[in-house]
Amino acid sequence: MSNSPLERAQDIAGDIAGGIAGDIAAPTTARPQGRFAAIRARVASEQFRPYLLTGILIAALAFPYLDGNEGDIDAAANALSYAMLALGLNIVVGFAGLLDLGYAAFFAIGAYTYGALSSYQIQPQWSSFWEPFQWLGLVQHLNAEGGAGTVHFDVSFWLMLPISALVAAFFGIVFGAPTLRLKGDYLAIVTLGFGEIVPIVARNTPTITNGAQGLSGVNTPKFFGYDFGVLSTPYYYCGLVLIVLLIFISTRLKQSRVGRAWLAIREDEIAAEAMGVNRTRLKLLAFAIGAGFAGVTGTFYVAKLQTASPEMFMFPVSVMILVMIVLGGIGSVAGVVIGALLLQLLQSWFLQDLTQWIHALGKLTGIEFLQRIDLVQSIELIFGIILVVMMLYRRQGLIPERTAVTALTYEQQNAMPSRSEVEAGLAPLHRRTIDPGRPLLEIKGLAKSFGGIKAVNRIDLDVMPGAIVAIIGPNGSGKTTFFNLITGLIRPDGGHVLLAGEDVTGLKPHRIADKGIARTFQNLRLFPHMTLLENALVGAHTRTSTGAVGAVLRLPRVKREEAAARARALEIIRIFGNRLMPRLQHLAFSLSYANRRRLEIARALVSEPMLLLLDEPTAGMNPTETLELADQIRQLRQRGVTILLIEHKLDVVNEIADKVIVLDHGEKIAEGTPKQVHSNKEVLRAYLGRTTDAVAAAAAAS
Ligand SMILES: Nc1ncnc2c1ncn2[C@@H]1O[C@H](COP(=O)(O)OP(=O)(O)OP(=O)(O)O)[C@@H](O)[C@H]1O
Repeated sequence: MSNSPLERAQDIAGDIAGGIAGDIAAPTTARPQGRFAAIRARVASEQFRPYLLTGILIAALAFPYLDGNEGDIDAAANALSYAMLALGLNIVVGFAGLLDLGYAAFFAIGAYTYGALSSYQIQPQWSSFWEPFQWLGLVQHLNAEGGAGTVHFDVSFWLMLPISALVAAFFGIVFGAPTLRLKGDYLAIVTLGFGEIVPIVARNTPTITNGAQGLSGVNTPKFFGYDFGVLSTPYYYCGLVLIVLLIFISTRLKQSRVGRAWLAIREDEIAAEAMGVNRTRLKLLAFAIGAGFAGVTGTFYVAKLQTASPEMFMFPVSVMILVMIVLGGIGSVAGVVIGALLLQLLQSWFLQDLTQWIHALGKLTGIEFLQRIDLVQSIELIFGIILVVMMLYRRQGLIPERTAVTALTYEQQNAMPSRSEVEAGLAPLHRRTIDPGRPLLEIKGLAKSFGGIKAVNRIDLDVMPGAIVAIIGPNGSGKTTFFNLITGLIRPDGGHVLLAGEDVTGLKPHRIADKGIARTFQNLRLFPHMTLLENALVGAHTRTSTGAVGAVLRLPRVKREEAAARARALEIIRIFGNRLMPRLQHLAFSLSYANRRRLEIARALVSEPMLLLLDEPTAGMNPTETLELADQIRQLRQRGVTILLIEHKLDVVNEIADKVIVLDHGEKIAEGTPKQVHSNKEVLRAYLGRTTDAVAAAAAAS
C-alpha cells in the first residue's frame, strides 16, 4: 500500500503508463509469439513502463519548443481535444458496447454550457438575487448607471470544466435512459437522432446560443492572472493535462469492478445480469461518464476558439470520433488516443501538405485535374477508405484491446488434471448461515405460458440445504424455463419462489444473484473476449461494492476489496486444478468446450451462491471429464452449496443426485430418489413415448 504523496504519485504515473502499456500487451488467445509480439510485450513490461511514460511525456512537453510553429501547435491542441472525445466515446462504445452515433451532442452541450456562462450572450436584469453570485465572482453587474443594470456571466473556465462535465453527464443519462432496451443498429439510430436534435435545438434557441451565427466573445481561460489569450501553446499544455487526466480515469475505470461489468455487458448482457450486474445502472453510468468527457472537451474547445456554432457539432463529428476509435482499437485506451491523434493530425498536417504537393505536381505536369484536388475537403471519403481498409485487414485496430499471450507448452497442455484444494480445504463457499431444518428453495405453483404452450405448469418443489436435486425430462419439457423463472430471467405468470424463506419471485436477475442464487446456461454464456480470470471476477461483482469514483481514486479499501475478489476467484478456479489454472490470461472463447463449462461454473461460484443452478453441466464432455465434473459437483455440496441441476446423462444423475424430479410438457410427473424415478411408468412413457402397457410388455418380453 502506498502512503506518501511521492508513492501515490508514482502509483498514479504507473497506472497511466500501465494503462497505455497494458493495452499494448493485453492478453488474447494463446498463439505463438512472433518477433513483433515479443517486442511489444517487452515495451509493455513492468520494467519498461516508467521509461515509456517519461519518454512520451518529455516528447509531448518539448513539442511546442521543438516545433515552434503556431499552426502546428494549434493543430496538436485540436488533436488533443479529439483524443479526449475519443476516450469518452470509447467508454460508451468500447467498454460498454453501446453504439452511440450522436456523441457530438454531448460535445455541443459542454461547449454551449461554457459558452453561454462565459460570454455576453445571456444578460438577465440585475436584482438582489445575483448578489451572492457576484460575491462568489461568478457574475458581474453591468450598465448599472441608468437603472438596475444587467448580469454578465463570468464563470471561471476551471470551474466550468466540472460543471460542464456534470451537465453533459446529466444529458447523457436523459438520452441514455430511453435507449436502455435497444442494442446495435436500433441503438445507433436513436442516438443518431439525439445527435441531430441537439444542433437543431442550438440553432433554434438564439437567446442562449445566438442561433446559426454562433456564440462570440467567449472568455479565454486565466491561470493565476495569466490570460491564455489567442496563442496556442497554453491551450496545448492545458489539453495535455486534460488528456492525461482522462487517460488516467479511463484506465482506472477499465481495470476496476465497474470496467469489468461494462465489458461483461458488452459481451453478454443476460449473463452479466445473471452474475449480479445491474445493467440499467451500468449502462447509464457509461453514458454519463462518456458524456462527461465530452462536456469537458466542449468547454476546452470553445474556450480555445472563443466561439461555438451548431455546425461544429454535426453528425460528421460523431462519425469522425467513431472512426478514430475504430482505427485505434475499440476498447483500447492507448489505441483510441493514438487513433484520434493520427486522424486529426493527418487532416490538419499531412493532407494539407499532400494537397500542395499534388498541386505542384499538377503544375509541373500540366494536368489540370491534379491542380484541383483538395484532400482536406475529401476527408469523409478518406475516413470511409480507412474504415474499409481496417475492416478488411485489421478489425481489432492499430493497438488492439487484446494481443497475444504465450501459448501453453506441450507439457502444460497434457498435464494430468491435478485436483484442487477442494479435498484439502473444504472451506464453505459462501458466508451465509442457513437453517438446516427448512428448505433452502421452496417453489409453490410456479407457472409460465408462452402463448398456448404451458412451458411450466404449476410446479411445486422443496430443496433442502446441501441437497443435489436433478431435473430431468424430454426436450421441450420446460426445464430451462423453470431455471429462467427461478433466476428472474423470465417473470412467472403465477406461483412463488422462496429462497431461505424470502420471497424472490419476479426480482430482477441481478437482485436474485445478490440474494445467493447463481447459474450456468445450457448454451454457455461466457464473456468471450474477456480472460478466464476476468470472467471469474465478474462473478464477484455482487459481493463487491466499488463504484466509479472509488475505482478512479482507488483508495486502500478499494485495493483491499479488489485483492480479496482476486484471491477468491483464484481459490475457486483452483477447484478445477490445472484444467483452468495455466489459462488464467487466456480469452474465454479460446478455451476448449469442457473448460468453458468449468469456467462458467467457476464464475457462478465466485458469486458465493447458496444455491447453484447447473444447466446440463456435462454436455459436450467425454466420459472421463464427465466423471471428473460429477466428482467436483459432489465436492461443492460438501462446501455448503446446494445444487439444482438439469442433466441428460442419467448415469451422472444416478451417481450424484439425492432427489430427481421429472418434467414433461411443463408438469412435474415424478419426484423421488433416482431409483424410484427410474421405475416410474409415467417417466418411462414420457421418455420412450409409448403407453405404459407397451413399455411393460416390452420389459416382459425382454
Ligand atoms: N421465449 C419463449 N417463447 C416461446 N416459447 C418458448 C420460449 N422459451 C421456451 N419456450 C417453449 O417452452 C417449452 C419449454 O422449453 P424449455 O426450453 O424450457 O424446455 P427444456 O426442457 O429446457 O428443453 P431442452 O432440453 O431442449 O433444453 C418449449 O415448448 C419451448 O418451445
